[in-house]
Amino acid sequence: MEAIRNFVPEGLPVSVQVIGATILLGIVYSLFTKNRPWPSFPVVSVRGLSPRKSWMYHGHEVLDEGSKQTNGRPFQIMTGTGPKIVLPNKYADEIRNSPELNFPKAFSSDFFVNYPGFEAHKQGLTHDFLLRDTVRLKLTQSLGLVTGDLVDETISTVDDIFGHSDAWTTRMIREDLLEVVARVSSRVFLGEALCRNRRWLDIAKTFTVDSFSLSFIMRMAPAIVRPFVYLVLPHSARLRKSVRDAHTLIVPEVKKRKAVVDAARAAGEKPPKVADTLGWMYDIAKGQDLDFVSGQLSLTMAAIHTTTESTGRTLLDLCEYPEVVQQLRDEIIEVVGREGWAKTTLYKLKLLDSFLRESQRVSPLTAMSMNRYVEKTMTLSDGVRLPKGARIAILNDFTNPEIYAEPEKFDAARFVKKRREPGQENSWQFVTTSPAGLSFGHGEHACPGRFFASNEIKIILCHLLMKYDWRFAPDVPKPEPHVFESIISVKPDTQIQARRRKPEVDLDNL
Ligand code: HEM
Repeated sequence: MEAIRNFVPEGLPVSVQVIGATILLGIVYSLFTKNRPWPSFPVVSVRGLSPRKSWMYHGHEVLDEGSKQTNGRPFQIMTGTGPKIVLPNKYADEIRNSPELNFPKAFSSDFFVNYPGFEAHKQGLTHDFLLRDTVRLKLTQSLGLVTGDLVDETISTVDDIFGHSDAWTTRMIREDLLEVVARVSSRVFLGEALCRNRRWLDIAKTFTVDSFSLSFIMRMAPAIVRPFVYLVLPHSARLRKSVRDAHTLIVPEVKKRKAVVDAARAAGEKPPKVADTLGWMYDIAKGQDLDFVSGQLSLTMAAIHTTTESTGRTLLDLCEYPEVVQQLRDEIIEVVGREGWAKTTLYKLKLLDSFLRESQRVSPLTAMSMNRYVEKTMTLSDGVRLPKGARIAILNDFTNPEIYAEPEKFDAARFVKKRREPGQENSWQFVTTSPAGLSFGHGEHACPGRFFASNEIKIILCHLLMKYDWRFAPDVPKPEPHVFESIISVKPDTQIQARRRKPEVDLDNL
């Protein structure tokens, strides 16, 4: 004790001594508890920075450097929550259905699932079947049933947000699309009343961002001071309020549905068919008393920002490659004009489908996919040993010239042409996953919501393309994406311009 006292400058107030000691303890604690890299996989860094800073600020460079240094062998990155083993794309098929690999646990250390506000993340970990099965077994099987609702909500939302002015107006496109996607998705998730409820829409838009930001800041703090950080950050209060308000809004809807189902069962009748995820979740739960509010918040996290990003990217590509716009409109005029919103209409919009896939290929949301947690040590076919407790991810292969001719070129019709090759009709659709196309992951945990997302994005884009002209705002620099780790997203302040036009097909009255 005396020895410690010798280090403390004389006259230092006790409060400063306490704060200093807490920080010091925190640093020592975090040094001892910090996840160390795994032996036998090289750790990659760039620009003389620490591996962790390299990954945070120059993620793509780290992945390029890692691939170059190891020449097709796995390597390691240091993320804010510890090491991750990066596997080259050639392993995608081999690991896609491995029982040793767990999907939700790959993210559990990124979030603080035992703190209030993170209930939806916790539920994803403990009852991941609820969301997956609701989407896979109910939503995807009912796409025909929900098309009418998607179209109806798109018509009114697009009108409300983008309006009728035939003069060029500047739009904050990310915020606008977030509102469109939140409302259109919520129509199918929660029904007509809640999808227009202002408070629900705000929760749907902010919950994901708040939980990611809060987790990120908490991760930066040494473990011992995290509870204080959690308490003082405004994000945590917002997150808890969102969960409380979501309960207030959603629980009465759940009760209404339960009452209808129970009454039908009591009368010995079949419960009426439902057409929203709240009703489907209740079916999937099969009587278990699950937290449906957390289920909806999880669904919102999985669906809204991912769909907004993809739609935003395609609008920016329409501004970047205006020659594609008329070709897409011609296809919509021909297919939707002739068939309306029939069951097969969206499938027949093949150029639009190819354009969406090309947009994802050229500007992928992330450079890696198939994040998994190794539950049990496993050895790959070439002898690479993945240790129990490791997190892994697979590199994308979007610029491989052996798969993609002139990979640096944006070719909207690339996948229309690929689908014309013998036996390839179904291999290159927007929703098809393969090692060459990992935007929706691959294998057992590939995104089950991709079929819904594809339909939703196509319907929204049909309306945006036919009813508006689009261009980059002439007086501001071309928008640059936001890059963090290996994630690329549309910046919140991205501006483009829209002008109402007269559509050749009246999409509102088909
Ligand atoms: C363009 C929009 C979307 C993109 C880019 C996307 C992407 C992804 C990716 C990359 C994964 C991980 C797959 C893997 O690691 O193998 C995933 C999983 C998931 N996605 Fe999506 N997603 C989108 C939209 C949606 C929508 C609209 C829903 C719900 C309606 C949804 C529900 C899910 C669920 C439940 C999982 C977890 C699957 C599991 O637990 O096995 N996603 N998504």
